[in-house]
Amino acid sequence: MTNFQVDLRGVVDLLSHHLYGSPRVYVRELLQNAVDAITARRATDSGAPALVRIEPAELTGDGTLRVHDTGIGLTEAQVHELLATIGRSGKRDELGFARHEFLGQFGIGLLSCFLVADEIRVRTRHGNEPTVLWTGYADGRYEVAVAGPADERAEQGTSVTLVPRRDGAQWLTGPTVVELARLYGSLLPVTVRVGSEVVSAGPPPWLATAADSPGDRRERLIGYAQATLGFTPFDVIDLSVPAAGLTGAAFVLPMPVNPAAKLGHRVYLKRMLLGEGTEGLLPEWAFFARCVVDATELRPTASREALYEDGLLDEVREALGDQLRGWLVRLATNDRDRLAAFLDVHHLGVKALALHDDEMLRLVDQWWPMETNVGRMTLAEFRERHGTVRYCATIDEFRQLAAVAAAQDLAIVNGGYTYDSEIIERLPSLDREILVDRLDPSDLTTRFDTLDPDTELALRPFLKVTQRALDRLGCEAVVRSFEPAALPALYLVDRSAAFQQQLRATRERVDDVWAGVLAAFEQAEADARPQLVFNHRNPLVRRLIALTGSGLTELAVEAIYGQALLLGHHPLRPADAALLNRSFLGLLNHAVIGEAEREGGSA
Ligand SMILES: Nc1ncnc2c1ncn2[C@@H]1O[C@H](COP(=O)(O)OP(=O)(O)OP(=O)(O)O)[C@@H](O)[C@H]1O
Repeated sequence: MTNFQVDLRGVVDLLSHHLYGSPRVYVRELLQNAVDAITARRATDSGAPALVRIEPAELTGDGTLRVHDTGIGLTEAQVHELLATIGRSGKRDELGFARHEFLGQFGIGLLSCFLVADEIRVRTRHGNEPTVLWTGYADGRYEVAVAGPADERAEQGTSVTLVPRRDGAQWLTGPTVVELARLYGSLLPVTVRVGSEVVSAGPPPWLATAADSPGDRRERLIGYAQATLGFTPFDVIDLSVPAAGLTGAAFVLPMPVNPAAKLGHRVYLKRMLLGEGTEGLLPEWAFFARCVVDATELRPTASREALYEDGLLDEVREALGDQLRGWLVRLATNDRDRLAAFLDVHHLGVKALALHDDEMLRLVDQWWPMETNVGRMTLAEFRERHGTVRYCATIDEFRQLAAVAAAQDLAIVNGGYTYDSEIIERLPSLDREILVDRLDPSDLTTRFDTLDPDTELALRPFLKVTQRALDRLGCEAVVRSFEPAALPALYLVDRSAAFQQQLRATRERVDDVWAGVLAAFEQAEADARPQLVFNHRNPLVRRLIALTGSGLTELAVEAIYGQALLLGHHPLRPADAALLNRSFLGLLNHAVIGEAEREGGSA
């Protein structure tokens, strides 16, 4: 039996193009190996130094990069076993499981150096064993030698030298290396230096220190968010999930975000940066926070660029969701003003999620003040005062009906803003007792008083003239008695009439085939005509009814019709605009003639 042959060029290509997002990960992999080696040494020698020293190309002077660590080093046998076999790692237990204390586990990290180098040299010494030299080439060859006296290491540990590829030199230069070492390694529990610059910054800023007051800590975290995330958070929330060895902080965004845009979080695993935009840490509804966390128990994918989806990650997501929910509840109970400020910023996102998420729906129901015709209030408050949540589905409809409905003691919510109608419609899914009802404008007339039979009879001549004038406009004349008395008439289109009207308008604009299709939807004209409801309580309307000259009645009816359209924010068709114009000029003419006659009479 023979082993598979591995074409290392192919493997390097696979890693560079399909596993790792960018060559910059080579710095992470080198840091990780150095830290693991230091961890291994300190397990038996707790006083051993913990220093990683990187010399970028400017310092080595020959274009190479060198990384020196004070770690456990390797014996000659280990070099043969571990460095010469892809997929072999010294960080697994006897059963082959990744050992908990180490960052690495797969045995492929060193290969990432071939993204920037075509030769890797390792000079390593374990305890008092001789120093061993290993050189690996991108084409898959390697050689091992025991160092001569000139190459002997003075101290235990390992130095890795990268000889750059033709297109890799810029990755090994000082500024790039400082930036990458700081990015990945700033929270590592060892000292990391690039040249003389220390890039490790000690313990994570969210961990409290003995000298810290809560105020200091908060200031420090706000400063941290400004420096690393680029915003001043609305609030900072402590995070902790002991089962995952997770600690950290969530920063509430001070500006609105699209909940569908995945922002991602800054995640460290065992103090090494996993990613600045890691997804899947929070439940979807928690779009308003960005987190920075460190976890010892969560696992990375092999590329170390994402969290591995497993049961523990599910648990973490749920626990972090609970912690953010707790923050919202605390805000709602202790600090209404802050909650209002939060909703001011994030209401669109909260509402978008309320369409699917009951938690967010409750939040909107309890805390978001909506526009109603009896003042701004939350939906919960509205229900308490008025029972059924009666609403208009468009802003126009609300404007049209708000005042008149209020005069009939009918409270309505403006459901015309983004998501509001859908949110109201979803309320019964929270609690089946909740009643919601979309107001149909024509329902309003059922609240108006009808007239006694005698008055009805006396109205006949007026209605006849009026209906003739309104027939031309496809509208029906009705007389009722309602508040406010100052309103002469109300133009009401019920929903099916509105639909029919739109249909007709479209049909006039489109070609024959399409018009034919639309015609099939059109109902008989009569079922769904808009109504012009005259108000019998209005003095002008009463005077009009008493008027005998039908010419003036017609003009006045047209003017009232036009005004009702304008008041209700209804669209004006060209015919309506022409009619408004004509009735205005006609009435003016009447007024002028009347005045002239009066003057003539008095002269
Ligand atoms: N600086 C070092 N000091 C001591 N041993 C090292 C060093 N660098 C690498 N090694 C040894 O070489 C082995 C292979 O390293 P490599 O980076 O390829 O994989 P790994 O760190 O085990 O896993 P991962 O692929 O997850 O990084 C390691 O398991 C370790 O035993």
